[in-house]
Amino acid sequence: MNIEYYNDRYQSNIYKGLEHCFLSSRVVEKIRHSKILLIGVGGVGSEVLKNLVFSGFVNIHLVDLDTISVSNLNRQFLFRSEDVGKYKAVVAKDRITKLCSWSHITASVENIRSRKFPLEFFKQFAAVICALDNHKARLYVNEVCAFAQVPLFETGSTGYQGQVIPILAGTTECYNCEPKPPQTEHIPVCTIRHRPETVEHCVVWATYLFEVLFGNLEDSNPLSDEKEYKVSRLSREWEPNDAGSESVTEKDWEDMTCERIMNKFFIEDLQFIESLKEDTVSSPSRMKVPSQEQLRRHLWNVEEKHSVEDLKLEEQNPHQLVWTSDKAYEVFIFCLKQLLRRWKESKGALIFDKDDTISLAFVTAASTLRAIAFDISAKNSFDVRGIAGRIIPALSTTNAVIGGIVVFQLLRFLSGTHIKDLYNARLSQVPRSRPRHSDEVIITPEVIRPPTAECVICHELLLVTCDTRKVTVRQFVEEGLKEQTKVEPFSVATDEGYIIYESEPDDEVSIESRNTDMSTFAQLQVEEQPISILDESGVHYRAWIRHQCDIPLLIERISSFMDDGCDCL
Ligand SMILES: Nc1ncnc2c1ncn2[C@@H]1O[C@H](COP(=O)(O)OP(=O)(O)OP(=O)(O)O)[C@@H](O)[C@H]1O
Ligand SMILES: [Zn+2]
Repeated sequence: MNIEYYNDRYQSNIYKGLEHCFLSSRVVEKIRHSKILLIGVGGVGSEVLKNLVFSGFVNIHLVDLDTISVSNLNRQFLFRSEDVGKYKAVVAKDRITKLCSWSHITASVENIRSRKFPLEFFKQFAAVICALDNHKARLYVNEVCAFAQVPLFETGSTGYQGQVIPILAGTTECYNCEPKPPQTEHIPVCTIRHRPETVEHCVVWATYLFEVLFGNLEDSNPLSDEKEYKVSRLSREWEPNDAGSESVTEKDWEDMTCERIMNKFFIEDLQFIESLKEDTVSSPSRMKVPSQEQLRRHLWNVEEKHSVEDLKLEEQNPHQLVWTSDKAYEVFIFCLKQLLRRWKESKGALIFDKDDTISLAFVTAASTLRAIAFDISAKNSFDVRGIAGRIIPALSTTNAVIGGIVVFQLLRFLSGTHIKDLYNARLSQVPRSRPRHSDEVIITPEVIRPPTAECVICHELLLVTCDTRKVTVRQFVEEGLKEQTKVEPFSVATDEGYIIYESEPDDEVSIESRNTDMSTFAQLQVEEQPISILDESGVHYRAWIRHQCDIPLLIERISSFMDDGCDCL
């Protein structure tokens, strides 16, 4: 049986399966012909893509700007080690197309906020699924979907928590309706093993190093293939052998172990990452790999410290100094030896406790050395303690559940369920007070709330269509806003924070305003993007500037739309 034949059979079986699930042939056709935009092909996005294709969706457009890193491999199942450094969207497309030749997948390696995606681009989709990892891009997608009047399924996961939120701005609550907690609350595990970009990545790496050496290894630890460096294994060389004679002295074993661990994690691993430079498309950061001699000097030249007081660590406070490389080596070596002894005494796994001085100093020193190697500004132990308290691992189970729920919700939507009758799905861990069974997460369906009155996106949007090469900001204000919408603007600003119009310019910005309000939108590079308008009475509006050649300026008000449910096909 050739692969084409098998694929055709498989695809028709999917549609038969859908009909068995009581979907009418009209809905099945709708699924077959709907175009879906999937933004983000990471942990959640990979799951969503697979579910879309195996649920009968054929036309899928992927947008992701990033490349695959080693730390993605444990849960982003579409990617393999030979894909490291390649673009996620491209590899995901190739792999799925190979598996399901009937699918028509388009891959864009772009920032979703790029001008390459005008409003018309979004309008072609029956739905948008957002599987992003940051607030800024999510807010943008929420807004552009509101302007394009396309239903959005917003997804996310952090550890055991996750969410799927169906959104139709103006009809349901949107992503902008509720103020979000600052993004720094939790740090997802990413880019840990391969190439850290922030000091948070270095701190997470250092806590994993602690776990790999002294703890109970979990599969989610990106360093889990370094088992041979576990102290429980290394200690066998020191323990008396069967014949009853000791192979090495305790002190020799400690020194040897320290050297071996430092060689591995501060030289060999860094050399390996450095050797990958040519393969990676993202610009490599400048790396500083210590030499063997430097490490040896640190190992043998440090004065033997007997207690943690000898290290003269400062009291925990926000103004502590960041350790120099010499100090970090000194603390690292001392703490490593202390932890080796602790492990030997307890003969069991150690658990990282950010409130334990030695453990925290170990993680601070390791993260400082990692940060220095990657040319990242390190943090003092006060800050490291704060960061270590916020680490939450990414769990593939959560991603899989979220990926399942969102496609299920999409199928319900396309089969005629009004978006208001879908639900917000929230995933959370079973509270400790409840007996634990095999299911560790609970899914709570929540009623979809109406938009909040204060939300600028749900309130009213202004869709501005004009020839952006000809229309000046002043014309937009006088002939568009004032004449067509009766909005009396006090100021108009871009999302980059530039004021391009002021009704009563004060001295400082008057020159800027005078220049900009006589400029065309094209000259100001304000095209296919939202701008902010504040009117005289303090009401805020969002407007989208859309270019069309040689047409008169037109402003449409968009408010609560598609109230009659989706029957877009
Ligand atoms: N503005 C953007 N435009 C396009 N893609 C984006 C944008 N911002 C983030 N992404 C993509 O969204 C995806 C989010 O996936 P995910 O949360 O799994 O992140 P990750 O970095 O792959 O893994 P981790 O869970 O380790 O953070 C990433 O692949 C990222 O490249
Ligand atoms: Zn809203």
